Amino acid sequence: MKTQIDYKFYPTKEVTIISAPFSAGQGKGGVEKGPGLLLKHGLREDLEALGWSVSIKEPLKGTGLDVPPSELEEEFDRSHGIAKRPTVVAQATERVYRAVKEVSHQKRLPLTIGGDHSIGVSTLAGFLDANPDACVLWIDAHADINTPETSPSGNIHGFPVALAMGLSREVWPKQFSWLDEAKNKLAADRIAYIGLRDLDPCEKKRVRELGIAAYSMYHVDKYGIAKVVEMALARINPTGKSPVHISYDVDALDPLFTPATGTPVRGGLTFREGMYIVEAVAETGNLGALDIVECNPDLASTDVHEIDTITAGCAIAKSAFGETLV
Ligand SMILES: NC(=[NH2+])NCCC[C@H](N)C(=O)O
Ligand SMILES: [Mn+2]
Ligand SMILES: [Mn+2]
Repeated sequence: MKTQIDYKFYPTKEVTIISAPFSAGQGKGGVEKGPGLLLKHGLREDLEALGWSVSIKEPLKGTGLDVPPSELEEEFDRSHGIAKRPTVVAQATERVYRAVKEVSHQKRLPLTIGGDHSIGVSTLAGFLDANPDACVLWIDAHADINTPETSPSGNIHGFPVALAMGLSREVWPKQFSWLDEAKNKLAADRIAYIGLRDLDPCEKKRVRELGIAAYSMYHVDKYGIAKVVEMALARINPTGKSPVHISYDVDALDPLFTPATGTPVRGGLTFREGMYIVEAVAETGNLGALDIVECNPDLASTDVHEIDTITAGCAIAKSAFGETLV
């Protein structure tokens, strides 16, 4: 058994935490407090204790974009279907994209902490810019592959995978034209989902038609989490040589473990299943990038719920950065 993880892409163990306190990709205030709380609960010190040198970037600082959605411009794009607050979401995601891109080119591991999952478009496009062969594990109850004409809610945190893949470009709100500059689109055979259990009908169709590797909770029950991770990595990283970007929505875990999140869905991953996924990727040495999103303390009904959710976020990071192997 291995006792030390060899991070192939980061031999000097340098990470930059990209703080993305942003919430207008959905309608519930509070998720913008996620980064501050993760840091308050010792995220940085946890990584340092694991031998990583840590720096922090705050691409939204001073922009006024780091406030609850109710304080941002209320705007609807109804040119094709619906997209809510496209101007501010496009501004924030572009800034986070530039930060992730810069960090990725510096060969430091980008750890992006949200904030809602709309910033997934930033992390995918930014990491792919420096790593064209990257592959993605999207850990989530949701597929986040809507576009305005398929979205039931208009919330852009349900769009990031579709945007990064360049799907239905003609229906995007015009504010997202910054994304045309991102040269590497995410290919359908380079992403796998784990933890799915709440897809909109059009999303199901899209995932099926594109042939995306999708492991729902049914597959986790049927095969066990270890086999699911193995199958997912075999699909997206057959040579085992590409960096793996994990985009982790904390609602993938069962609401018993991460109750303070905007779109909880029962029947999710256990705490250990959730940690196992990132541990297994870490053990391969292929961890490339990590996002931890959708912690919303304002939706906690007790202090314990808030602490459980935030410390679960910290635990995902620790597991990914090498804590578990003794
Ligand atoms: N990142 C998330 N929590 N996304 C939830 C999306 C829910 C739903 N599919 C929608 O598009 O509105
Ligand atoms: Mn989700
Ligand atoms: Mn999500």
